[in-house]
Amino acid sequence: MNAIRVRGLRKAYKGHQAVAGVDLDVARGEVFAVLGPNGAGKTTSVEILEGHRDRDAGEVSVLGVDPAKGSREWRSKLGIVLQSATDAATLTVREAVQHYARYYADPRDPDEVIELVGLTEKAKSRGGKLSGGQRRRLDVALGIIGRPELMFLDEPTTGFDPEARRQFWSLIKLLAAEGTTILLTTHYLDEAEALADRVAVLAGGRIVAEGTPQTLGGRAHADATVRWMSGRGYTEIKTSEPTKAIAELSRDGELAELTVTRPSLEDVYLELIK
Ligand SMILES: Nc1ncnc2c1ncn2[C@@H]1O[C@H](COP(=O)(O)OP(=O)(O)OP(=O)(O)O)[C@@H](O)[C@H]1O
Repeated sequence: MNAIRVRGLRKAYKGHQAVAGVDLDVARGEVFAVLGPNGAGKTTSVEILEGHRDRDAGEVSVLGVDPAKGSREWRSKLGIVLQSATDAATLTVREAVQHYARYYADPRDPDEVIELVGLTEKAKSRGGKLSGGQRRRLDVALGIIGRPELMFLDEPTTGFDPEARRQFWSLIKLLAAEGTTILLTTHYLDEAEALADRVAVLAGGRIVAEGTPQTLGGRAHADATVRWMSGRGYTEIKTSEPTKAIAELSRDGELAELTVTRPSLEDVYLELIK
């Protein structure tokens, strides 16, 4: 059974069709990233899967349960990191994590979780005194404390500095290696590329492309660009057979500053949402 199965999901707000017929399958243990421009319908879709928002139409199954009818036991199997930061201003980091741990039957060790998200030095600070990125880390800590089977991460690294993002990626890889299914929305294509087994691009409430980060939008088969320095400047050719091209070009000797590139995930993404 898939962790998530969605068919024909629709949701409108006062006549505006925010989600316009989405089908989605996420296997157990998979890391799945949903990409898409602002207003594409990502948060709306994820909130429906979390049971936080009702839907107009469609079939939805999350860990075998319709989220609209999710029990407390079902909810305890989910780890949720919402887009808006936690409002735990008066509790210290440790108090907040300990407090959330009590909701679960088999929580992780609070201090271990604080360490995992890199907040050990701030464990005694109150939520209200944390920086934006630190508060986000606290959100992540609260999302993983209950040892979830399935995690929803809505733009989890917004506001993180580059080092914190890399630390967060390591944490997600660790959770994935433990078998946690992860559904993540992100605007960072490098994040999707680093973490996701598969990605879907949502635009105007519809999935316009789906695949692995390596193959999305025909990326793996796109022409390669071969570039090298020749005399006065760079020469560039586009070819479907870069190996052959380089073999021919290099007959007369070394090609200076040679590179072979294919479209980046960002190139493909920007083309898909046009
Ligand atoms: N509570 C609401 N009431 C009315 N319209 C809403 C509501 N929430 C979202 N919308 C609209 O639905 C559409 C989809 O919004 P949604 O938040 O799902 O997009 P998103 O892909 O998550 O965007 P972002 O990348 O900016 O977070 C947008 O046009 C938005 O204005």
